[in-house]
Amino acid sequence: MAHLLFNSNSSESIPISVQIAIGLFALSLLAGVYSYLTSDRPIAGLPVLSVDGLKPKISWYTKGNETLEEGYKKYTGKPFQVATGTGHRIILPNRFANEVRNDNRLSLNGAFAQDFFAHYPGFEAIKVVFEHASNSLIQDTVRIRLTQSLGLITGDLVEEATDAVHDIFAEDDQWHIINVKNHVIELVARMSSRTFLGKPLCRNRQWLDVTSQYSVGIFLASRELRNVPVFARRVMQYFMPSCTKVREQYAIAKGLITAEVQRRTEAAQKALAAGKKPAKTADAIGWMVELSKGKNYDLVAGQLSLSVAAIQTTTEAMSHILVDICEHGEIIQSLREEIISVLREHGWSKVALHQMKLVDSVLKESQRLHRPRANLNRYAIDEVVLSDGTKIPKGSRLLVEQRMFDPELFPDPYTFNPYRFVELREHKERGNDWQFATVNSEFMAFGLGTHACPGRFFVSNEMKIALCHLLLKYDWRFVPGKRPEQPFEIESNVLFNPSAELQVRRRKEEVDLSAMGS
Ligand code: HEM
Repeated sequence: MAHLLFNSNSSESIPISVQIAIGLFALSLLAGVYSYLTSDRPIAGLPVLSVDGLKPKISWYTKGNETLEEGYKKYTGKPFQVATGTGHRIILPNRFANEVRNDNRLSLNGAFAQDFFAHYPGFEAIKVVFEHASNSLIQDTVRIRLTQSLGLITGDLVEEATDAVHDIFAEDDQWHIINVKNHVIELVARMSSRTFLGKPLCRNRQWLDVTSQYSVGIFLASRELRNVPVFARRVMQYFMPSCTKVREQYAIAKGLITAEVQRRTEAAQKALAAGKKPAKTADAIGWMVELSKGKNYDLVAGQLSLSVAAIQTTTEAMSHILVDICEHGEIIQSLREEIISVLREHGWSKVALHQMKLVDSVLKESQRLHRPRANLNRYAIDEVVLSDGTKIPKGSRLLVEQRMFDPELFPDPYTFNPYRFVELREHKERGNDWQFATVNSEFMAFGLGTHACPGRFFVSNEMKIALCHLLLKYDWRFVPGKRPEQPFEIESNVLFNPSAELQVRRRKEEVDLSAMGS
């Protein structure tokens, strides 16, 4: 064909329009062959689910949770598969959760690499997770250093919440409308950045924009890329505005963090020259340097990786909680009473945060209603054969059924019951199973096993501290006559609606939150 197309003598006799048509036909044929060779095909022996007569890929993209529910009903206790933008995925019944939780042939990183395009420029925050020798620099920074420092950083979180809430939610004592997500993401970015980067960067406008926009942007860009045909992705990413944006944000972050590291290095050198010990900073820059043990790694990507793990997830959770609380306004006074009595007795201590049982229950109940119906995103680096003989082929990916709406576990499962987990915690044998940060096969909002979210203890404290400020310092309600816009779903993710608004007004807090001691 190449000979026919490009032979100069014959091309002279073929009209240019025909030559173009032949060229286009040849190109689409090549694309089709490439697409066929690289596209993932269903896993043999498992039914592929879709709803409403939709093509399986569309069914997953537009009605992910409905597709899952349909599968759970139709194939009770049996595996099935769904067609995602990056390939087919096995959905395992919940009874396999404990069997797969610690299986090191099933990798979370591997699953993320495919969904989040770790090898594309701008996606360095994902790439850094794989590149570091042990592959667990980010996980260890959170699991070991951050979690062990929780007692030490509570004071900083309280200080940051105090200043940030004042800056973001202001002092207006008349009811006024706020956009929930915009306000919450700013608060979460401030509090998280205080922990990850310390002052002054946690208040730097450019950094706050980058940390919040990158963490949202990388999800959007990945989602858009998943919908681009495989053969075109590598080229298209250079022209897609969402991918350009993440590349630009990475460049801005690089400038800011490099300058901060330089500032710290110079300060340390100055201290050493003066015969003093360099100041030790308890934040993620220092933790990552320590844990990397002198190995070269991308510090900027490391910080952005923390942003990706922490900012969007926490913002979504906090935003849902505020709407849930307003919908059940009668709970606000009880929450305030618990917060005041606990803080008066224990100050900002570990015990205090543990004793806020109603707050904890509200966080968990809101999470129950707004998390995907399947979790434990894993990639099989080797073939795994489950106890019932089900084969998970090497190179395939899976998710495990969640039981958030199982009426046997959670009676009246579609109703928000703020006391649900307070009551479950009173259960003698299983009391500890129902705290916000606890994971088990019945509640996998933070995952399960080896890869269970290491940030869950931090985020539990962060969200409680934020809620104490927001509830004691502000009254909250729906905009009169208007229910906030409903969450929407993409794949199985339940996303808070960015247009949702609430009304707030400043009130006088009963206790001075910044003077409670820790
Ligand atoms: C409400 C907020 C959050 C939710 C709902 C959430 C949820 C999750 C989930 C579902 C996983 C996967 C677990 C699995 O598959 O077994 C995960 C992993 C992870 N999360 Fe979170 N997370 C949140 C906040 C955070 C925060 C604040 C941080 C950091 C401070 C963080 C750091 C991580 C890391 C590093 C991993 C990867 C763990 C691994 O590879 O072993 N997360 N998170």
